[in-house]
Amino acid sequence: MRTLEDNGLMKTQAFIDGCFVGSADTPVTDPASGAVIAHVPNLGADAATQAVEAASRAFRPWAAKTAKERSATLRRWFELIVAARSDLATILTSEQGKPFAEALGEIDYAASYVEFYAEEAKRIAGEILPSHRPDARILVQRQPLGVVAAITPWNFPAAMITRKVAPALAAGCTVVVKPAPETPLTALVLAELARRADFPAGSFNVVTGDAIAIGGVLTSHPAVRLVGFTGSTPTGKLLMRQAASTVKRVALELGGNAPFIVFDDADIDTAVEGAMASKFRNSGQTCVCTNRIYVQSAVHDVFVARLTERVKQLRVGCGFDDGVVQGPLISERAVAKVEAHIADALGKGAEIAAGGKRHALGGTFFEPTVITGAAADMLLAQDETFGPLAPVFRFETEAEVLQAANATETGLAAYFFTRDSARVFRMMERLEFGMVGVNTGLISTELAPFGGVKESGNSREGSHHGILEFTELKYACIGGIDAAG
Ligand SMILES: NC(=O)c1ccc[n+]([C@@H]2O[C@H](COP(=O)([O-])OP(=O)(O)OC[C@H]3O[C@@H](n4cnc5c(N)ncnc54)[C@H](O)[C@@H]3O)[C@@H](O)[C@H]2O)c1
Ligand SMILES: O=C[C@H](O)CS(=O)(=O)O
Repeated sequence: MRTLEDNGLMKTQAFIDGCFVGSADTPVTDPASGAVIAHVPNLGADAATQAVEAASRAFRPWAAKTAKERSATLRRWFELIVAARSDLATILTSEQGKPFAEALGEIDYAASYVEFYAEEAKRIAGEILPSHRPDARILVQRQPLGVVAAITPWNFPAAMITRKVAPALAAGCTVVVKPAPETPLTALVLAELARRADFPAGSFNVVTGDAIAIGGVLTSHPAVRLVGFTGSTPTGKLLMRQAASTVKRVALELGGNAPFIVFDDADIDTAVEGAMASKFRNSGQTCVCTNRIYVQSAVHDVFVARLTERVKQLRVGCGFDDGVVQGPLISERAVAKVEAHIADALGKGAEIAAGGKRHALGGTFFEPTVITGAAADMLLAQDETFGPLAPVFRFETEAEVLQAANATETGLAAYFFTRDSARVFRMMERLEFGMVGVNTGLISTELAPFGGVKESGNSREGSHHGILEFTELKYACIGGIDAAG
């Protein structure tokens, strides 16, 4: 790994009850080279239980602090993350593979949630409602849930943690994080920076190791009141079932299959740039990546020509190399899925316009790919590719494309490009997705409620909505008020 400015940030032990513990015995590899860059502990149920119990002990004192005290601690964490931006991005690119510039952008994005919720901590309000009796008053208070479990994916190893942990801590909850086995180092840096920010021991814990054993504890321990999960839909369904035994709240951010629709009145260059941003960010490994590109017939050929020209300019390589904008895929399994989607599409009549095969660099590098002649019966239409594959479908009418766009079990993000203001509202309201990008391919911000519908999940992260997930309403009926005075 490249040298760090602060070597103290490279942590290779789990973080439980304010201490780094465990013997580092499980390799962490650089997806660009396959080289082992570090080892972390392969912990299981016992460690997870210790972490939950530490979080449980820390909960009442942490919740008893004033909102301003919690806010100040989060603010220190934000400032420490910003100060460590370059080292955090170096570690992130080393274990996840994304281009360094994208990693810097992710650190900024991750930090923005900590900054935002440091302020939102002070804006969790209650209510006094009109009473049903003259001698009584109705008070409604928002209280923190308690211990929160967070299980997070490898594709955004910093932002997917702070997007859950920051609002949870701001609300007064304490947290146990199980990061993805592919990217534990970034999670451990965030833990070290939380320690430096003086979060109380036990308030923020990171347990690395056996996902099934750790997840089994996090979804069943009675002290855990919410399981926050970001990852694939199948895993989300499994965790939801496991959490049912103790009636835990489950906040799910799951898979996507985003349609990207270009109407014939769209600005084509804007649409092409929107497709590039939405499709190829993180080499196509984001939950809101365009998965299906629908282009209205009259502009289909000009759009395909311009998109193909831009895709062929994308430089593939190691994330630390200057000019590289496409890093490696996370694993051989990820490459195999892209290859399977391409092979299936070609077998059903699609054609390659750009790329289409593993990159000459070898390993898990893949050529950014455009295919035309895509159709609804292809795997790439029905399942999330999660790689640098841009399939183009042709369509004739608005009604036809709306039906095609909505014909999936998932409903996370959708995009469309038009300059017809009436169509903007028709499509925005009729698309069955949690988020819609209109004339833009980039929608993610801490200021907005991020999340999906249908099998893309049931929660929102970001905005004020994102902190309410970690609170519970307490209703108090205050009687005995003598109206006579
Ligand atoms: N909606 C969102 O905000 C969002 C964000 C990022 C990724 N995703 C989705 O995540 C998927 C890619 O991420 P992934 O491949 O890491 O997903 P994944 O479901 O395989 O893994 C996600 C996390 O769950 C853990 N996990 C897996 N099986 C588990 C089990 N049985 N018990 C406990 N934990 C378990 C993993 O170790 C990892 O930490 C894609 O579908 C993508 O769309 C969604
Ligand atoms: O992969 C899922 C992330 O939520 C992507 S984003 O950076 O929030 O758009």
